[in-house]
Formats: sequence, structure tokens, C-alpha cells
Amino acid sequence: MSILIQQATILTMKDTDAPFTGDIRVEGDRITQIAEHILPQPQDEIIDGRNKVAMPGLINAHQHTPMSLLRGFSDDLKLMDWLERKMLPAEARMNPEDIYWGAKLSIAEMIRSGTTAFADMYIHMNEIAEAVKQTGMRASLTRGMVFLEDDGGRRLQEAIDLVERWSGAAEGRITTMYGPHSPYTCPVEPLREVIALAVTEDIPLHIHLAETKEEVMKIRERYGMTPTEYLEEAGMFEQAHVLLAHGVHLNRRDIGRLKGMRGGVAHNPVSNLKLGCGIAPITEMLAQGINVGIGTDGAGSATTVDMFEEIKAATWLQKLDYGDPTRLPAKDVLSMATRGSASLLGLQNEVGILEVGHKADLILIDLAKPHLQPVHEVESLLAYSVNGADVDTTIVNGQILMRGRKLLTIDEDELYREVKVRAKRIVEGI
Ligand SMILES: N[C@@H](CCSC[C@H]1O[C@@H](n2cnc3c(=O)[nH]cnc32)[C@H](O)[C@@H]1O)C(=O)O
Ligand SMILES: [Zn+2]
Repeated sequence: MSILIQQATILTMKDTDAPFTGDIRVEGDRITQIAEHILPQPQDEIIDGRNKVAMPGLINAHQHTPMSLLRGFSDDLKLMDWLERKMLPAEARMNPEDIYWGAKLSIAEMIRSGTTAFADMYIHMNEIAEAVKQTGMRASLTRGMVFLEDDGGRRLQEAIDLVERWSGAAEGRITTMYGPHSPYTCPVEPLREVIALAVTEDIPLHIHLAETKEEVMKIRERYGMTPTEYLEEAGMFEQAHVLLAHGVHLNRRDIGRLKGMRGGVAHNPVSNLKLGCGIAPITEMLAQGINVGIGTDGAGSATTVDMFEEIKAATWLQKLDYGDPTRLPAKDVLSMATRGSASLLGLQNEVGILEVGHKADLILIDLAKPHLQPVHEVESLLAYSVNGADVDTTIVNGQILMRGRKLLTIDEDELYREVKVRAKRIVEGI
């Protein structure tokens, strides 16, 4: 199958390219041509790109997709109360089918708001993988592991099974990571064991880090160090590629410890704002050459997984924090949500920019709207004015998943029916 997008405003996100008007051809799962004019072929599915921006799909670098079922059910609580009193009891009631439908709900929201890949950390990962496979999305999947009780190695075994069964599956759309949940839920012995496994198999790691002040205090009491030092002492940054979620409470020395690491930090500004966690020092990390991407965290905390909301929040917070509107300009924050996140998922040679030979993961944004006119600077509109509902078309791996705002791989009526019944049962009485 081939697709020809004609006369779109193309934003490749490569440093050297300014936005220009042109055509894009997709053949199979890859971009095969980008030029001012491309001759149509009889087999081409033609997409009119006029009044639309074509850009790389956004990449959500930190998600717990099935938490969409818990959206809006326990807002306005402190993180530890929210997690321990609400989320964990609700999660204990989720069966594998619930996880499948919750993941699908998040995926539908992501496709509708221009996300083409995500990194997920959760439980019952086979069901999430099935949802990814069926919907055509791209994902890096992680079985999150809390090591607070002896489970006879069950969690670790599930993580190993996920990596064995799903790495490279669904035409290569699925990759995997190992996921020790956080410094405060992972004692040093199992942590070292998981790191060793990740290094031996060359599988990345995905972990929460320094999300709250309470976490920093807890780790200082337990081990006499910062959460970042704790991970460094365990050997996490020596060889493994690591996706660190949050990194809100990092001091200057912590940031120094991350310099030169493989992987980087997923910034989740809306979740951090809503849980009152603080503002991650991401412009300092960027200045130190640390790679930073953007994620949403689960919809249980952020309540939305629209990456355009995160883009706005990320840049506003840096400007506010430093009292300096020149911080994190439009181009840089868009780069974080595309190229930065792609690197966190280890996919920087495949996605994150529009480039011939790369996988065809791209979105079209409709500019024929009052809030998106006139067009002075495309990047400014994308960072400050666009929202997820302005995305017209979403393409992943050369397959059109949404066209003219209609989802092509998900039956939405069925989805909402399933979600309604399941969500009610899960939260009853909690
Ligand atoms: N409970 C599992 C681990 C699940 S991994 C994903 C976990 O991360 C939790 N989670 C979601 N958002 C956050 C956050 O912001 N900080 C810390 N944990 C979170 C989520 O509720 C879920 O339990 C076990 O027994 O091993
Ligand atoms: Zn999280």
C-alpha cells in the first residue's frame, strides 16, 4: 500500500529544515519520498494536505495506559494517598480483560490527539500488547515491578516472559523494557538483579525517579542518599539504557550524575502539576546534554493523555519557574515531544523526524480553525495553540489509524460500552 500526502506544510523536525510546502510518499511501513512535488502513482491513496501541517507523530514517553479506567475517580489527593488508598486497591480488582479495554481507551485517546508511540509500564502486559497489536500503535512495553514482598519471583518472571514473547512483535511495532517501579518500591538486591538482566540482554530499563519530596526524604532515611545516588550506587547508569520518569527533585549533583547516561528523562508536567509534585529542572538537564522527552503519566493522575497539553505545560512551567519567557522555546519543546521521546524509547533511528527511510509515523493537523489562523510561525502554533482535537490524520508504520477524525482500527461504540461497565465495577466502594 502507498500513500501520497499532497501540498502539506511539512515540519520534519530536523535541525536543518524550516517548514516548507510539499508532498510525502509512504510505501509499506516507511517514508520513501519527501519533495516539493511527487508524481502520483495509480496505487497511491491520496491525502489532501492543503491547510494542514504534516509532522512526526508525538511520542508519549511515560504511560500507564489502563489507568484511563480510573480517570477522574480520585482527584485532588497527595501522591502517596492517591496511590496507596485509591490506585492500588482499584488495580488489584482489574482483571486481564479490564486491562485490555483500559489500554484500548488510552490508545484511542492517543491516536485522536496525535500520538503515534508510547512507553507503558503496567501489569497484565500480554493484554496491553494485544491492544497495541490490534490497533496498529507503536509501543515500548514494561511490566512494572514493585518488590515490597516475596512473590516467589512471579513479577520478574512475568517481566522476562513479556520481553521474550513480545520484543519485535506486531511487525516490529512492539519493543520492551524492564521496569523496576521506583527507588522506594525496589530494595537494592532485586534492583541489581534487574539491572544485570537488562545489561546482559541489552534491554532498556524504565523506572520512576524523584517524583516527590516525600520520596527524597524516604530514600534519605533508608539509605542516606538521594534517589538518583541510590540508582547510581546500584549500577543503573553504567551500561544500561534507562528511561527515568519524572526527575522532579534532582539537585545539581544529581543532574551531574545523569550526564553521559544512555537514555534520559521523561518529563510529565501535567501529572506533576496536578499532584503538586514540583517543577522538574529540565532546561538544566538539557543544558548538561541529558536527553529529555515528554510523557503524560497515566490518565489516573494527569486525567488526559493529550500530548499537546503536556507541550504547553512543559514550556509554561520553565518560563514561570525562571521568570524568563525565553526558556524552552516552541521548537525545543516540540523536539522534546518527538525526537527526545524517540531517543528515550531507543527508536531515534526509526521515528521522531520525517526522513526518507524512517518509519512512517506521522500526523496531519488541520489549520483551518479560528484558533490556528493566521499562520506566522508554524512551530509557535503547534506549541501554544494546537490541541489534540485539531489532529486530522494519524499514521503509524504506514497504516492510517485515523482519517478525517474517524478511527479506523477501533470500534468506539463497543469501546465505550465495555469501559463504562468495567470502570464502575472496579471503583465500587473504594
Ligand atoms: N502494582 C504492581 C506494579 C505496577 S507498575 C505501574 C504502577 O505505577 C503506578 N503509578 C502510576 N502513576 C504513578 C506515579 O505518578 N508515581 C508512582 N507510581 C505511579 C500505578 O498505579 C501502577 O501500580 C506490582 O505489584 O508490582
Ligand atoms: Zn508513572
